Amino acid sequence: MVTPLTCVFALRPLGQARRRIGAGHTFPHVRQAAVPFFLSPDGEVRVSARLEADHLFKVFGRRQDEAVERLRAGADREELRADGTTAAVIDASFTVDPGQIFVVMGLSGSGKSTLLRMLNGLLEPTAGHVRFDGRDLTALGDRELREVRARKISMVFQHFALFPHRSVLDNAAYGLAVQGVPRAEREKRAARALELCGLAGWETSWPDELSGGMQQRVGLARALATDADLLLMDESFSALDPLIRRDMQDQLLTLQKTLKKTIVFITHDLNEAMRLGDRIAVMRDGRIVQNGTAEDILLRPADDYVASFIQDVDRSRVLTAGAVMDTSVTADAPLCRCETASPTTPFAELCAISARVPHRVSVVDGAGRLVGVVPQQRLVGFLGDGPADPVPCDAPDGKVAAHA
Ligand SMILES: Nc1ncnc2c1ncn2[C@@H]1O[C@H](COP(=O)(O)OP(=O)(O)OP(=O)(O)O)[C@@H](O)[C@H]1O
Repeated sequence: MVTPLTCVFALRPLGQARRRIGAGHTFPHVRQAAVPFFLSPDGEVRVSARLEADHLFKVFGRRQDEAVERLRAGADREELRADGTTAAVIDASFTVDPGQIFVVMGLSGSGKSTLLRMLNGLLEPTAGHVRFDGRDLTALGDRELREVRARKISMVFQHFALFPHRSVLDNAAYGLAVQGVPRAEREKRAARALELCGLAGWETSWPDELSGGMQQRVGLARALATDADLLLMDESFSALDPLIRRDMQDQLLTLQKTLKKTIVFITHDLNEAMRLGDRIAVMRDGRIVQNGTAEDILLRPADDYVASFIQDVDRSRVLTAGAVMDTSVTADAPLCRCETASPTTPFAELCAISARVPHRVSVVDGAGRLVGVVPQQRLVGFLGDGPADPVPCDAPDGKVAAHA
């Protein structure tokens, strides 16, 4: 259980703050910090996650509290369905750090949209809590919740949701109009957001004059114009053609480098999840069955269900040197003066380096220390489905015995 603290700690070294307070102590009289801190159960002061889902359940139908108890005791969706109750989301917990893209991935009906609607308060959880910057959204009244939604949270939908009789500029400025921002300022901010999304010059056009990809850019610009910290994106690129979809993914990643929003992105496409997600939660039948990085999911799938998803993923697009390196070899400096890789070097570039150096590739961190090595055979191994380590051979020098 985490306890939100306040900005007072931001002014002190963390060690000092830790000595001055006990676990569970709060300071209700001090203004809430933009990035709150909390005391972990082991007494450490840590920066809080921007968004936290804490054991969320959403049940539709009859006797919902009883259904939650049964789900907590291990019942699954099918057992409840027999009683006319739908368990849309079951015991979902995760945190999203400031500036992270958190992807929720799952097949149709797995509970993604219901989860997203609980995150912005459109649906009340049957049990559990949603915290945003340490504030419990589930405890807010309607007015406060509307205020948080208008100022702090933006949604980007799959079907653009543009107003056909408003100009592109007015559409992009819509969220600001809801906030009551004066016309001149909202038009300035909307124009800037359109420019960020590559739509400068289209301000006076109508939505139906734009292609699908461009309409989705207007949706994105509308979300960015409000300056909301949290962006919730529900299958935002799913209606686009594959090439345009990829283009939008690139654009989002480029924008994110400078804007550093906190993003929850819903998709049923694992390749999209792997491209965008700093972390990915895989949902099945209402439950999160794995929450990890793209590399975790690819290299260490939690179960056969997740493993079946990753069969068609192009590993070379996801893996980095950090994921494939052998960490049993480390040192204060690279092993020689040959070209090196960093832990974030993409797999394809690592292969190119490996082709250029006459031995295994040294992987070096930002401080110039050797953090691992990648032998060539390991690279080849990671492209397949099985483990990448060599197995013993009864002819270790590799000679082929001639048969008479
Ligand atoms: N208002 C509702 N009343 C009853 N059942 C609902 C309601 N909303 C969703 N459900 C059910 O909850 C489950 C999860 O639905 P949800 O829409 O969250 O899944 P999803 O993963 O977003 O699916 P999709 O990708 O098709 O949108 C489904 O079985 C759905 O039928």
